[in-house]
Amino acid sequence: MSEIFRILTINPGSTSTKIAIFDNEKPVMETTLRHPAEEINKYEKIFDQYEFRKNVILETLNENGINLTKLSAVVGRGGLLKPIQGGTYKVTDKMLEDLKVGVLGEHASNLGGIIANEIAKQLNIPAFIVDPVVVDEMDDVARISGMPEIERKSIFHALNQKAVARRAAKEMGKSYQEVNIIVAHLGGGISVGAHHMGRVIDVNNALDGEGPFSPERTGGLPVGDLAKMCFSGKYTLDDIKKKIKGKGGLVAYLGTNDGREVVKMIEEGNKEAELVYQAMAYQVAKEIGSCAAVLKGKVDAIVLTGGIAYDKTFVKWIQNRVEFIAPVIIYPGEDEMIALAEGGLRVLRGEEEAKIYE
Ligand SMILES: Nc1ncnc2c1ncn2[C@@H]1O[C@H](COP(=O)(O)OP(=O)(O)OP(=O)(O)O)[C@@H](O)[C@H]1O
Ligand SMILES: CCCC(=O)O
Repeated sequence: MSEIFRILTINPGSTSTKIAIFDNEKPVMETTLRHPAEEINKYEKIFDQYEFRKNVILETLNENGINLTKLSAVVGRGGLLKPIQGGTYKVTDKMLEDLKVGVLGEHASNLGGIIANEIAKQLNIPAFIVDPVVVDEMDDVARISGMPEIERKSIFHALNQKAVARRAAKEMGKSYQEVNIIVAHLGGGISVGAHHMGRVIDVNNALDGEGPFSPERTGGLPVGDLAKMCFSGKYTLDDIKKKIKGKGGLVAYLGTNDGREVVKMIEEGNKEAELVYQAMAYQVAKEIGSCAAVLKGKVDAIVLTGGIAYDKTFVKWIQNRVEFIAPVIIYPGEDEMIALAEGGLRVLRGEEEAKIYE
């Protein structure tokens, strides 16, 4: 019988931390720990939440009768590190330093590797991160922005995008390295990636004003008007950054970041809500079209995933515009917890060597 590895996976998000225990690929426990805004807002920086989140995780594992000494590894969602190739990375001192200072910015997932390391260290077992948001496999041609001072960056839902692309390839009877797939992750942020034979060769920076607008982000904007706003004297840099990320998109137009609320508004006859929600689907479809051009029209499938993919109407609006390109596959929600476990397992089983962050 093959060896059973028990893995703890940790996925910190802006308002929650998801944790799960897997025996090989089999989930044994999975839970979402919600963090009320009053608790989270007490902390100035993401790293300041470290003790609080770690303690909640340990208490929950204890309450669920999980014996930590039986763990083989701890795998966390990795954060805003310097750009790296996709894969499983060993948590090292260099990585911890960059996660702590937020070398590329503040993101809840910066805590994934830090907490995984702390728990693993006590147990003398390895800690890993898998496909962090900074996975960068872009072709050089995609890096050119049009302004030499600004280079395009690859920041996206790499963990879920790669997991669902692998799943779609498998369902087509092929390996991820054999297919071209466009993935649109429709969450609080939206990223649309062109996956070319196992590499994401172009994708919108979902954190910083590229691509479609999303429930709480603006996506790409007309830059001339934005520049005028920045210098109007009415806003600080911080105000503008919040307008782009956090207070943009659906929040700015409709006062909510909850797709289900928007659906309710539309059902109640709110025409503005309908127009804005349709515009979000329209922009996603347009971005998918761009990715089809990146892939020279050779597209095996288009995958729609993330929380908003639960909304059949929204999905239909996109599908109507893009199904001429390739078959559309819908995987609502995300595969992040199993993707973390699988990343750890590939290394523990010796199928892949853990990469080292430089
Ligand atoms: N049935 C539904 N209909 C419409 N919207 C939905 C539905 N279910 C979830 N959503 C929306 O999906 C969004 C959240 O998606 P998801 O959980 O993938 O995002 P997240 O994890 O918070 O952020 P991100 O994916 O950017 O990391 C929210 O706007 C939520 O309201
Ligand atoms: C862009 C990566 C994940 C997020 O939406 O915060």
